[in-house]
Amino acid sequence: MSLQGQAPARLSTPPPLAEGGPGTALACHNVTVRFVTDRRTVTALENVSFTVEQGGFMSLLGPSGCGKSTLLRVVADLIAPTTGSVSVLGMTPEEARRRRSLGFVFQDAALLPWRTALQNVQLPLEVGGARGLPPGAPTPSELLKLVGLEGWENSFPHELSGGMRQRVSIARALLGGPRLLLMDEPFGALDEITRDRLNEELRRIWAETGTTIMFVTHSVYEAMFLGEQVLVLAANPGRVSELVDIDLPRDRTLRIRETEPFIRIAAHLRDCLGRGA
Ligand SMILES: Nc1ncnc2c1ncn2[C@@H]1O[C@H](COP(=O)(O)OP(=O)(O)OP(=O)(O)O)[C@@H](O)[C@H]1O
Repeated sequence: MSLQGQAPARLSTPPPLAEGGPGTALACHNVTVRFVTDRRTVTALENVSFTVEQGGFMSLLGPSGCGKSTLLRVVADLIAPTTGSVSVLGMTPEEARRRRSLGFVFQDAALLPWRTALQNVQLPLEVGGARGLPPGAPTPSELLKLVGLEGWENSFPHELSGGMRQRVSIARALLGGPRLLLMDEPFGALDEITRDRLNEELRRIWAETGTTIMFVTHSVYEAMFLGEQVLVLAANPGRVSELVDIDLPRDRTLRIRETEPFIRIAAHLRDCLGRGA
């Protein structure tokens, strides 16, 4: 993904909010994003529509360049759609961001090296005219405990492994109790064993917090193990190829990957990916 480049062409008046019922965490309606540069115009997304229910877990799967990161950035209010509309918990993405209803985890943990794990988690409380924590929200120490880092509060990023640093960034994204957590390939740079362990822990954190999660990945297995649904995108232009319900038990361990239903759904997702590449 690239954070460089010009802002996409934008409508002068914001489009109306996407439809979404009371139990809807996220609704995208006909979202199109065009990037206009000196050299070319790229249609990163074309007429993308879907909804995610509150408390849901949607994985976003697709070939490189199909617009996965762009879609997450639209939802996070980092870029505006060229046309179409997005509703986050009944709000515009901008309002949802201002109310701290959104958390974002990037591929790189992006921690400040001179701050301890605890101080990194506390950071959002100190920047951007931040208000204090809402009543009842978990404290930074409680969040570090939730991600399995009790006892590491005073360690600096260079003293932590890549997986531990990514746990700190998840704890930081959960500060303030966001209702929608956006994760852009957060485990892509980790070794397989660490990634597996964090996959299991993320399912546990999701179940314990009730946070709605949208998770970008290139991996069919990761998408399926984590998600209750997998939205498969096709490339050129980025568009919805298929929405697949992952009909697997809610309580999952990695052993589920060896079962017949898992293998069958994985084959189907690989077919979808192949068609959309
Ligand atoms: N800021 C930008 N300016 C111009 N073009 C952009 C910009 N950001 C993304 N694009 C283009 O939009 C398309 C989708 O990019 P995006 O990063 O969303 O894809 P992706 O599916 O996340 O890719 P990957 O899996 O490789 O990270 C690509 O063709 C990319 O070149």
